[in-house]
Amino acid sequence: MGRRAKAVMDSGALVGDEIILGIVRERLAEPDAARGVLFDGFPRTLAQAKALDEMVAGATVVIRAIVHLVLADEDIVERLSGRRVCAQCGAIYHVRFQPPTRAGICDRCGGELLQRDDDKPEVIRHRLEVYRRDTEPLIAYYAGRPGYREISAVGDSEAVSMRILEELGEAHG
Ligand SMILES: Nc1ncnc2c1ncn2[C@@H]1O[C@H](COP(=O)(O)OP(=O)(O)O)[C@@H](O)[C@H]1O
Ligand SMILES: [Zn+2]
Repeated sequence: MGRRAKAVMDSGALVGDEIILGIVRERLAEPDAARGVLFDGFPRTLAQAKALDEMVAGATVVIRAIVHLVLADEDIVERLSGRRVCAQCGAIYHVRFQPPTRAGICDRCGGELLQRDDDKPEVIRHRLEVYRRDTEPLIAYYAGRPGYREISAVGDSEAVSMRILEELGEAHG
């Protein structure tokens, strides 16, 4: 990822649509994408969603499911602000929900645990504003479609994964 994109991400803003769409198009062109794909964090703007619809319209693929994970702002802030990432191996911890054995030290490799710049409180607030303005409109864009689902993101990652799998299994066997 370029230095400019990193600066944008650290500030809590979104990377430009053309950059994101370029990354997505490139990845979709790889052979393994033919087996199906799961996007996490894409699309995040109306322009991205419309571009995705155009890609789908020109290909023999369908959007099978659209998952809207719902969580209160206060829980989002708690999860993000407590997240710590190992500078050496990338392992992810949480100061409250998944603390390392020794504070600030990675259990796996002994590396130093750091906070992402965009997980600092003032940046989290900005990310939520950007979400309200640029991403929340996607709910109305997708809500009437087959496969659209709202799923509660309350609980630990295992509980949420189970909930998502159950929801998807129910509709697609
Ligand atoms: N679809 C997207 N459109 C624009 N920017 C994006 C998109 N996905 C990720 N980004 C950029 O990357 C940053 C980190 O993405 P995020 O999904 O929060 O990471 P993670 O999944 O690691 O928590 C975002 O704040 C944004 O700057
Ligand atoms: Zn580590």
